[in-house]
Amino acid sequence: MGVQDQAVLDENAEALGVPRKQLMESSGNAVARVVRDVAESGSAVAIVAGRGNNGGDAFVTARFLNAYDVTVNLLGRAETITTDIARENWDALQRAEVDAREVRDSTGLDLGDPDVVIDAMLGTGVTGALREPEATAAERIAETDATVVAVDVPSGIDADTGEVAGAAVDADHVVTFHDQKPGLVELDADVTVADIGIPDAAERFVERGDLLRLSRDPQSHKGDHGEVLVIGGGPYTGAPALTAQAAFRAGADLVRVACPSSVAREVQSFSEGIIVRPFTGDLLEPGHVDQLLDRAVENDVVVIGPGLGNATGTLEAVREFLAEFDGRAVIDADALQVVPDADTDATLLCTPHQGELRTMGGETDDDWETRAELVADFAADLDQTLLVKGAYDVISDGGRTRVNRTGNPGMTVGGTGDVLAGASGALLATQKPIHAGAIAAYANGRAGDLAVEEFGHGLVAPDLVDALPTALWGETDE
Ligand SMILES: NC(=O)C1=CN([C@@H]2O[C@H](COP(=O)(O)OP(=O)(O)OC[C@H]3O[C@@H](n4cnc5c(N)ncnc54)[C@H](O)[C@@H]3O)[C@@H](O)[C@H]2O)[C@H](O)CC1
Ligand SMILES: [K+]
Repeated sequence: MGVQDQAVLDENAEALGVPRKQLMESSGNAVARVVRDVAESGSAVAIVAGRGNNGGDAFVTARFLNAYDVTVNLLGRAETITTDIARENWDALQRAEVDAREVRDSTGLDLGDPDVVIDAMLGTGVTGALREPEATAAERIAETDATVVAVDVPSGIDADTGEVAGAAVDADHVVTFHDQKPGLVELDADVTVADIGIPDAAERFVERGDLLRLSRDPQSHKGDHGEVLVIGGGPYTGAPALTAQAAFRAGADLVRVACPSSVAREVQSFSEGIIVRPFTGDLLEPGHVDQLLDRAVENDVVVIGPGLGNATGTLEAVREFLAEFDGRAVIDADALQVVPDADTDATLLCTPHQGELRTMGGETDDDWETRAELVADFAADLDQTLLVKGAYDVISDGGRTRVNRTGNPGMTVGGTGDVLAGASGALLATQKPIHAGAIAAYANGRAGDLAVEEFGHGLVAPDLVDALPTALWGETDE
């Protein structure tokens, strides 16, 4: 599990009532257990702690090692500890009069001749080569004959890649938390994966921690939040307009709608920001496919289906489009029935409700856990990602399966599915399909929950569109 996945999980655990400080307590305890395995009681243990939560874990460890001769070396001043929970654990050591000192500069670090060194300088928060005083402290650790136990990851190693930008601590044992980290796999050390009490539900349910993915990797996206092409409309005009507006509100930079010319004016009138690209006639037909493929490559994501209807020619056009398209697409509404026999290289996020799922040949069940298994199997068969809407939405790519619990019965009003398709389209521009589906379902449901507070069961789909930005980026309840 990567660092970003772990951060999502921690925040989800917090949302489920298991605060990080409790996880830190388990982490510190797990490190102490390994120390007891490698050194008998009475041994000298030197803790070298940084100012982040990696250090905080080791402050906890010190409390679990009453039977040992423990000294704690904090690299830096206590006022500069970066998190409240690490500081609270430092303060607890002070009040307990544990031998815990601040090391103002690296020349002042004297580890003596310990039996065990606990490396708690840096964990998943490391960026680049070790700076001072950590770099010198790593050398001091290497000079001892001690058994080195690293907290979470040996300081200086990138937990995601295993890369070492400068020097790193050479650990004998690593105690990492919850799950193995990719950067530890090749390591020549004994790695213990400790269960720190993160509930399975933090992985299963979509919670506010999932929103952390939206701020991921500022460099890699360079503020590019995607261009979305909605292919929809004909028998219906409101649907593609809602989808397009939702894509905007969910962060897309540009939204274009390709629709029959008969409805272009109406679709345009819903929102000035939408760029309408009409094609001739009043329905999507196979003759339009080449033109749509040309348009599609100008965009990061295509959303196909809202308001298209199910005329034979329209479905044939969708089939022909998918046969040639190899980008990313959200498939909704009538277009969904084409997916099971589609011969396509495209990456699809399909957003059926349970009736549409059955039309696709999928099975469903009243019990959400059974439904989650059925959806996972069907996603694996299709080799695509499914977001199956319901009171509990199920999102699966066949490998990972998530369940979303936001939303309320007021959302049975028409158009909320179109909003979800638009949000999914915007998110698919920057996220893997499984994350795009999970976050879209969560945000759409939360937008519905915000709208119901204001309008009760008089809420309408445009209220969800307006609430989407708050649902995605607003303050969440603590
Ligand atoms: N679920 C879990 O796995 C839990 C893990 N926990 C532990 O928390 C750390 C991560 O804590 P964090 O505060 O985010 O980061 P670090 O302690 O690793 O470091 C942050 C600190 O370090 C500075 N810094 C960054 N790069 C360098 C560098 N190259 N040289 C010097 N200093 C650097 C940065 O400025 C920050 O001040 C995780 O590893 C676990 O040990 C928690 O206990 C909760 C559950
Ligand atoms: K460490």
